[in-house]
Amino acid sequence: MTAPERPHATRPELLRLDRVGKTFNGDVVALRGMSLQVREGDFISLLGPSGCGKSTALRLISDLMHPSEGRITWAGPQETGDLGVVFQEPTLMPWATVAQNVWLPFRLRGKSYASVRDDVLEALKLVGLEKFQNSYPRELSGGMKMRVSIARAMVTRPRLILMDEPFAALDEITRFKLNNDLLTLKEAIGCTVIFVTHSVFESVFLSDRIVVMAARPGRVITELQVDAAYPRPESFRTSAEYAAYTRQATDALHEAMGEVA
Ligand SMILES: Nc1ncnc2c1ncn2[C@@H]1O[C@H](COP(=O)(O)OP(=O)(O)OP(=O)(O)O)[C@@H](O)[C@H]1O
Repeated sequence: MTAPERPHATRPELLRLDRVGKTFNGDVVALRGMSLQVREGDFISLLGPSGCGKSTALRLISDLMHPSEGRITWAGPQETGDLGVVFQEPTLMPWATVAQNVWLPFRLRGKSYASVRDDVLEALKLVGLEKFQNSYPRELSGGMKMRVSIARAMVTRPRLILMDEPFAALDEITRFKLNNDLLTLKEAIGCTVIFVTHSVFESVFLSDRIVVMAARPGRVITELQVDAAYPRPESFRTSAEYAAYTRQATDALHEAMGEVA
């Protein structure tokens, strides 16, 4: 029997954004005044139209760039390997095998393949690709390449995984399958996820919190809570509960875009 889920408001804080903003070239306000408390185990989607600062927020959280204003604070000390990142493109090394690609985060930290082989194979098993460890990226489908990218992001068992529209380029059936598998994976490694998407449907299926954002300037409009219990079966997609949440998120998105639904 699985332990009952802790309501998210009672989970310990992982990190927080306090009035974070980013301005480019002196006048492009990519993000303004974003505050967000991220708690351990959250699955948060950043949902919004193009240009609302979703990717900027992820880049700031991953420390790839620094905020122009405000602060991002981790609740405890951060260790190497605490953060995994998945981009829209799988960005695999074409000359390296699947296993060598997944080994990369360890390799960058000076760890030999032999010393982390079990971790690499375990990560590949979790994404269903253990039989493809010796294949090359060119031999894989788009969905399989994305699975390798996810395995690489989670091989160090990070506390936080940032995902920037990872499934946007995939066909719908593959996307549904990867949505299901991502939730299983998240449970298996017990991490926190911040996931950027344009898709209301994807955000409702995956998240327990949806942060709705608007553009010009990029900012948070509202936050919705999706209280449906995990694990979420495929049947959740066709339930009345799912329809009600997607309606709520669609309305919030229209509001964010200054439109009437
Ligand atoms: N390096 C940069 N230099 C200048 N402007 C930038 C830079 N990065 C982002 N911007 C601008 O900041 C705004 C927010 O961009 P961002 O990529 O964060 O939006 P987004 O919500 O992720 O969009 P999309 O969904 O299209 O990826 C946009 O107007 C963008 O043109």
